[in-house]
Amino acid sequence: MSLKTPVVILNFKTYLESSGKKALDLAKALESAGEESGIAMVAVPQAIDVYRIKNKTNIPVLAQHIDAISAGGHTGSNLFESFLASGVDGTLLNHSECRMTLADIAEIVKKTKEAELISCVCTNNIETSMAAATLAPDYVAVEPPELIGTGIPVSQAEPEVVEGSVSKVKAINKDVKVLCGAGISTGDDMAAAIELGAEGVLLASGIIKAESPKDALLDLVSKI
Ligand SMILES: O=C(CO)COP(=O)(O)O
Repeated sequence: MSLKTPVVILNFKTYLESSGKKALDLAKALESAGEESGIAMVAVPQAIDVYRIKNKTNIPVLAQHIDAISAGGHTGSNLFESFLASGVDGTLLNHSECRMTLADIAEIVKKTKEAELISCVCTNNIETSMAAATLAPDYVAVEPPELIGTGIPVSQAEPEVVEGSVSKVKAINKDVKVLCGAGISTGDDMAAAIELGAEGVLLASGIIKAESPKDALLDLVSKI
């Protein structure tokens, strides 16, 4: 499955502002900002909120993480087949707050391809972006962990990481799209990301903590 680019992927993480009933409110803000702007907007809620959002909105929904396990005795784990049954459209993998081994990433990327779901592998630098690209996910999202949650945008603070990831990933597999994230919140941040060759952004706190997430989303895409 592929999404129109540029894409905005909002990671709900575990903020109270993006959990439970508020997760649905935020997903509706994404839906309405997406409709108004014509830009694809994707929700990445906690596992427990996936089904609720899929039922009440028309936006694509990704899981935050899926475990490389098979069905059976794995208490507390996130099973691929359960997400599939909940109507999920794909998954993030290897977020810096939930790192995975390369072998486990490969296993879930393979399962997403078989089920025609979206895969987005998060990375922390150019080298890991290259490693992720060899697995041919739909997206590689490069996010320097030290900038996450700081409000200092990767596209302005570390443009060479974005540009380098784009050129190296495309050299390995031109079909893999590169996103960037960490500290992104404004229209200028997203415009700078696109200018560097990214095909979208992965972001969280700048939108989730905004007084009006919908207005913040419209501002985010106002300069592209
Ligand atoms: O980790 C991120 C998205 O997955 C980025 O988080 P912030 O947008 O809060 O910096």
